[in-house]
Amino acid sequence: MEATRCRPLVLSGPSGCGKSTMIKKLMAEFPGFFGLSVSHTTRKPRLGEVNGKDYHFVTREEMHKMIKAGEFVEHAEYATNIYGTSKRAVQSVVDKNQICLLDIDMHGVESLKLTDLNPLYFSIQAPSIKVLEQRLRLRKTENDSSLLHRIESARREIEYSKKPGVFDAIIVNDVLEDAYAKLKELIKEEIAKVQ
Ligand SMILES: Nc1ncnc2c1ncn2[C@@H]1O[C@H](COP(=O)(O)OP(=O)(O)OP(=O)(O)O)[C@@H](O)[C@H]1O
Repeated sequence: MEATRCRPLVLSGPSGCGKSTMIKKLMAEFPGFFGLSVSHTTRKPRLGEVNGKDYHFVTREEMHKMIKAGEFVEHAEYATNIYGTSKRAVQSVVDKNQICLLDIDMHGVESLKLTDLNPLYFSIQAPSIKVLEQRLRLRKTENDSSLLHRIESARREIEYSKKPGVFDAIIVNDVLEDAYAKLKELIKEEIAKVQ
């Protein structure tokens, strides 16, 4: 009999709440258990990048066609290039019997809910907007305008997370080790499926 497939794992929440930090911790503690979907992009490959491994490199025409056909969970344009996470790319991680990790915003969550990928949805949150802002400042990746933009969308993400039934759990990332322990507890059934 075929083993039960692992449900993908969505970590959503404002920029700076700690999604990437949690993802890195999971991948380091459980090598091979988790997988990231390979994104599509219209950007040209950099030296050493492999098509289908680093990205699915496609033309703008192909990308637009896929967007129109509703093939993406989310897509966005950065610096003249379009990037997208396709439903098929998520499914192919599931098919390898890995837990597919998805770091997506509220629009991505809404569109995933229309698929049959059946993920677990967790909202990661900082203890307060003030703390979130401090963390983003300390990370030194933002200028004043991008910081403001992130804080504004953080407020929208926090409001969204209060909508009943959207998330399976809300994890407040105050002390990192505690938040990480809570996350592991919540996904232990999925981890057991890989083992
Ligand atoms: N519990 C914590 N306590 C203190 N600092 C933290 C904690 N969790 C994460 N950080 C730090 O906060 C910053 C933001 O975390 P991270 O980059 O993981 O956020 P993110 O949600 O992935 O953001 P983005 O959506 O912008 O990529 C990082 O510098 C990280 O090291």
